[in-house]
Amino acid sequence: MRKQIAAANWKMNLTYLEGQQLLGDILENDLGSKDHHEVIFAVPFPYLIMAKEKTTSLKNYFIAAQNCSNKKSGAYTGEVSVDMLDSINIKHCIIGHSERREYFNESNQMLAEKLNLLLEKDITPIFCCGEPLDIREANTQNDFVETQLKESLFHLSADDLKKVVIAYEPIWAIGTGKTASTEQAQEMHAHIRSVLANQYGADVANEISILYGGSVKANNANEIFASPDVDGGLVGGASLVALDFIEIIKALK
Ligand SMILES: O=C(CO)COP(=O)(O)O
Repeated sequence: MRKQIAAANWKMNLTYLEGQQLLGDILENDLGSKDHHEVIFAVPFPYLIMAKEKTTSLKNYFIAAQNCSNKKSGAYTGEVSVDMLDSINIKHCIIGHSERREYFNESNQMLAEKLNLLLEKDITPIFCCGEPLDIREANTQNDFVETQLKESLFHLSADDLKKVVIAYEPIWAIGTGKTASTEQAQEMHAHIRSVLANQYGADVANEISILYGGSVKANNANEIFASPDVDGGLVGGASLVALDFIEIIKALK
């Protein structure tokens, strides 16, 4: 079975102490014990080492960065490089979140560069894609997402592509309380898989975990995750509440 993943994206929330408390409350329950399950916490940069220390002895729990630089090193004030993440043993990194694409002008090409740097260090990229509302309303979301995938991922070898986790996050569903319907999510996840299959073959495409993100909550995770091509979720708001995120972890197939 493909890896089923519950990933928390804390974004720019919580103080250090609040983050420590939240992690402690969730980890007390040690829910990620099934072999094909992974629980990932994408925490702010200053909390990475603390979070890593809290999870090192636990199976199937991982800590992710929320971003990395597309530059290797040098005079880029305020940036955090892949080599830095590697040097503190971080094994996952979100890239291409729609908030970064929108507010920090991240292009598909820039994300291709980040992917290359991450894969060189054997860090799993969690690659986000997804369409804005006007594209959904024009019913051109399939082409839009296909272009994001092609321009950022298709230079990779099949072996490298297999190391990538994809997160489909329709922008109109992020932080809005409005989720894609299970049909809309399944349809897009199947489309993403078919785009990958056309390029790399069905065997490769079938190995790739595709997460859904956008208003995943404790009370809808079961239904969303039940779809055959949905392999878990990338969760914002509900990942900041221990009991809610615990329910979301429990909803993994
Ligand atoms: O952007 C998201 C996760 O990366 C989704 O955020 P919400 O779960 O708050 O809608």
